[in-house]
Amino acid sequence: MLKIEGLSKTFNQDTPLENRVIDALSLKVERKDFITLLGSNGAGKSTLLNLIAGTLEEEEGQIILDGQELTPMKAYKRANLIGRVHQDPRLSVSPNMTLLENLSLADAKGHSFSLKKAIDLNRTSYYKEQLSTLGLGLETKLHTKIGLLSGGQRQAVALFMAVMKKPKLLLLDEHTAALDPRTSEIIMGVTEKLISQEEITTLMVTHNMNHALSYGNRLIMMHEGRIVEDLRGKDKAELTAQDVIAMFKKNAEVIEDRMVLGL
Ligand SMILES: Nc1ncnc2c1ncn2[C@@H]1O[C@H](COP(=O)(O)OP(=O)(O)OP(=O)(O)O)[C@@H](O)[C@H]1O
Repeated sequence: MLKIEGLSKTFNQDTPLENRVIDALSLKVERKDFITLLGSNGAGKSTLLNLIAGTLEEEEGQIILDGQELTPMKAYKRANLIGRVHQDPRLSVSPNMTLLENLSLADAKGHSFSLKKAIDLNRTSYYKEQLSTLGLGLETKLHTKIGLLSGGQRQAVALFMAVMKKPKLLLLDEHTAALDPRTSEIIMGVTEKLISQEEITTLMVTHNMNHALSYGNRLIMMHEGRIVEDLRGKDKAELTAQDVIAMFKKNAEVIEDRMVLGL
């Protein structure tokens, strides 16, 4: 469903700061996969998501979504196929607009519109009904500016907006990292509910070991721009925190060995 082949990205090419962040990476994602993506700081996780979303341009490789080559497609066009939620809610929602205005804009995505025209009163009762299923009281906040909602409510709105148009692919980039532990759990519950309800193929970057282990059907670990572990099904279900720590250690040791050997 998503096929990535030989994807590479180097920042600051041909300068002393040259950094090959994605290194000939290949990945095949199956329909309805819910992949948790782990990796140490700087492993290239966000860069991979940026390349898929088209906010960064690859230097080599192909990204094919449902048979469609994404690489020549601009980010705003890919946004019709790909939903995205960031750690910072300001990147996913407009804080100075009301919840209803934000939802109407997300609903009108891909069409030319005026905001006034986009607010469809018939949709308002649908939004209320859908929002009430999230259990965060958002159905009573339709006329509240998003900036006045709690961090958890904002992320729930961002998620709701990201899946509203049933994207082929959902990219979650540490979307619970800025939330307190309790709210983070609530948002993960909402995430799972929306993903399974809409059957959306998902790639979720996280530093939260529990989330990486308990959610999804597949766990991928990235290191230095490559995929170094890819576990699914039973292998993923049986994975423990100790196993994941051992994977991190193994990769760190490879770097240490290389440094010692000057490779
Ligand atoms: N626009 C950019 N220009 C130059 N370097 C960049 C840019 N974006 C990212 N990098 C560098 O690329 C490397 C990988 O960054 P990336 O954000 O993809 O890592 P990550 O795995 O998401 O890390 P983290 O877990 O810390 O968020 C880092 O060394 C980062 O400094």
